[in-house]
Order: sequence, then C-alpha cells, then structure tokens
Amino acid sequence: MSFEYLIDPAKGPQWTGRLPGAPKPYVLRRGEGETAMLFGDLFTVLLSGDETENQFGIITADSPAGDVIPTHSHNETHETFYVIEGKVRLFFEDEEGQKQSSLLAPGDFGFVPAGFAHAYQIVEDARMMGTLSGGFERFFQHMGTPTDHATTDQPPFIPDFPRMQAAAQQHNMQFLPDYTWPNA
Ligand SMILES: O=C(Oc1cc(O)cc(O)c1C(=O)O)c1ccc(O)c(O)c1
Repeated sequence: MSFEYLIDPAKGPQWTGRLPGAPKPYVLRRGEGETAMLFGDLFTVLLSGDETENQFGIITADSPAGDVIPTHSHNETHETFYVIEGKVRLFFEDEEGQKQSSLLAPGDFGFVPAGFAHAYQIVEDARMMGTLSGGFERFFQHMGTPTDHATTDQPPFIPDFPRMQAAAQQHNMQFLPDYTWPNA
C-alpha cells in the first residue's frame, strides 16, 4: 500500500497558522478553520489534536441533501454527531449487533464508539458538529482535499479507491462495502 497520495504527516499541519497548533486559547469566526471537501461535504476542523494533546478534535460538516456517507468502522476513534441544521439519518450497529437507524433533527445528538459500524444519509441540507478522538480530524483532508472556499458551493471531491484505502489505513479504520442497512 502506498501513501503517495497523502499529505505527509511528517511535514506537519497542512494549514499552518489556521489553528494555533498548541494548547492555547483562541476563537474562530464562522468559516474559519481548516477546510476540506470530501464527496459533496465541507469539513471544517475547528480544533485538532495539536491543541488538545491529542485528546480530541472538533469538526463541522456542511452537507447537501442526498449525500450518503459509506458504512465504516473505526478501531480506536469515538465519534459524535450533533445536528445544528437540517436532518440526518444515522445508521449504526448497537451493542447487540443489531442494525439501527435514527433520524436526527436540529438539537439531536448521536454517539458511535470505536468498533461499531455506522453510516449516515443527509435527508435535508445539514450542518453537524462532531467531537472526535484526537488526530482523526485530519482524516478529512487526507481522504478529501483541502480547500480555501468555506462553503459547499464548489465541485465535489470524489476520492478514488486507493486514496480511500490509504486514508483508512492511516487513520485505523475500515470501509465496509458489503454491509447493508434495512430501510436505507
Ligand atoms: O462520518 C463522518 O465523516 C466521514 C465522512 C466520510 O465521507 C467518510 C468517513 O469515513 C467519515 C468518517 O469516518 O468519519 C462524520 C461526520 C460528521 C461528524 O460529526 C462525525 O463525527 C463523523
């Protein structure tokens, strides 16, 4: 497996200066942060592991209706889904291995710990905020592509399969293409 596609982590953060890169107080205005396009979604990193001693990161996801995030699971990363605007159907495996889904509206919250398969579908144009285990927030620039344009009003970025696989390997997760969900 080659990582030639990926931003070299040894070269440090892609957007030096957009976030402090060290634990110190700061504020960001809407649209500021590290922005990346992945499929039709705009991911913005507001806080990274560099600022939290790798404890957690915070992202927002702006997503147009119709987008489907493929089923995947993380070996070590815990993820949260807090819907700010729009509607999102979250599909997840529960602790009994049963396949569940729930429609999340503004103010609703979901948590998917490491090890549980999940996916989601954007039912109405949505804005979500997520807190993730530290370091994973950089996945979005690795599988997607950095952008300076902080809206979804730009062409989607569709990664090819080797890029998806390389990003998944680097971030200790797997895509599960054969996994199906009832009522999806
Ligand atoms: O699942 C979230 O983001 C992802 C989007 C993709 O297109 C592929 C992926 O593998 C992921 C992922 O692994 O996380 C996501 C979105 C929003 C949010 O608040 C999260 O906590 C996770």
